[in-house]
Amino acid sequence: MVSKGIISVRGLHNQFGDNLVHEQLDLDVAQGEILTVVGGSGSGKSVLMRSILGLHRPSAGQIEVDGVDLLRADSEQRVQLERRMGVLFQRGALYSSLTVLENVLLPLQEHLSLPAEDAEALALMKLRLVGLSSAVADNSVQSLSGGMIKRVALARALILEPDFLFLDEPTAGLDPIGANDFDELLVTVQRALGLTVFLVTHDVDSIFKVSDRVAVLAERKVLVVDTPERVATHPDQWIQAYFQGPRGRAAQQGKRHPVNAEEDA
Ligand SMILES: Nc1ncnc2c1ncn2[C@@H]1O[C@H](COP(=O)(O)OP(=O)(O)OP(=O)(O)O)[C@@H](O)[C@H]1O
Repeated sequence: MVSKGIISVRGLHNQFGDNLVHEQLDLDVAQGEILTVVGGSGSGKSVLMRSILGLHRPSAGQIEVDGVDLLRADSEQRVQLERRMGVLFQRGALYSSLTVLENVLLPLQEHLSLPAEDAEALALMKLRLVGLSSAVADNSVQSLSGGMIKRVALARALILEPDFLFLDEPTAGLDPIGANDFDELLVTVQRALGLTVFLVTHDVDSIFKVSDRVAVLAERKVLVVDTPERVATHPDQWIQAYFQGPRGRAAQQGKRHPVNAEEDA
């Protein structure tokens, strides 16, 4: 049971016209955990992530990130926080006109004024961290496979050495092997860097492979948040269809939650 997390959301309210997306939503993300967020299409996963990132201003509520009240922070505090948050948007969101290296360098150029040589060395280091050789640095993004694009996007999200990593459906569009490789990479990187990870996904395999806890969004709030194994037994109809359907059952058989796997060994 998590008390107040390093990310703490209280009474979040998000409404677009008549569309009430979040109502009195509470959520805590513990330092150093991988929290996955699931829910039906339109349940508000992306809006929640964008609210925490400060990209969407909620209608009401309170969001604290490492003690900073996001909705009342001044611009300097926001910039400081922004630098501590790496983001991997859906489909990687890389610039196709730029090379791999130029894409990874972008946040550095935006936030720091490092000498070009140091910046490049740092970017190459991040590419190696995500399993890409420096040989791809000058390649155009268009020449990359889907899996490589996700890795480049991850390297870019890590370039400012963030404490928090936010990912929106990172395995969407990957084949099962590519998705599995990405999940393994995510866990390795998260452990190596001690990141706090907020991951939005539809991928039930990913949930069992990477999550410390899963939050299910339904009825405009967090219906349940717990380990994947416990959430899978929740009686809610959507949860049962999702976790106990054929894909959910297969994922549970194929799983071994990485942390538990070590502890159980
Ligand atoms: N900028 C916006 N203006 C108006 N409505 C919006 C806006 N952003 C999101 N919404 C609405 O908010 C609801 C939640 O959207 P959101 O993208 O968070 O859902 P989601 O759970 O991420 O869905 P999916 O799984 O399909 O990606 C949807 O009904 C969407 O149409």
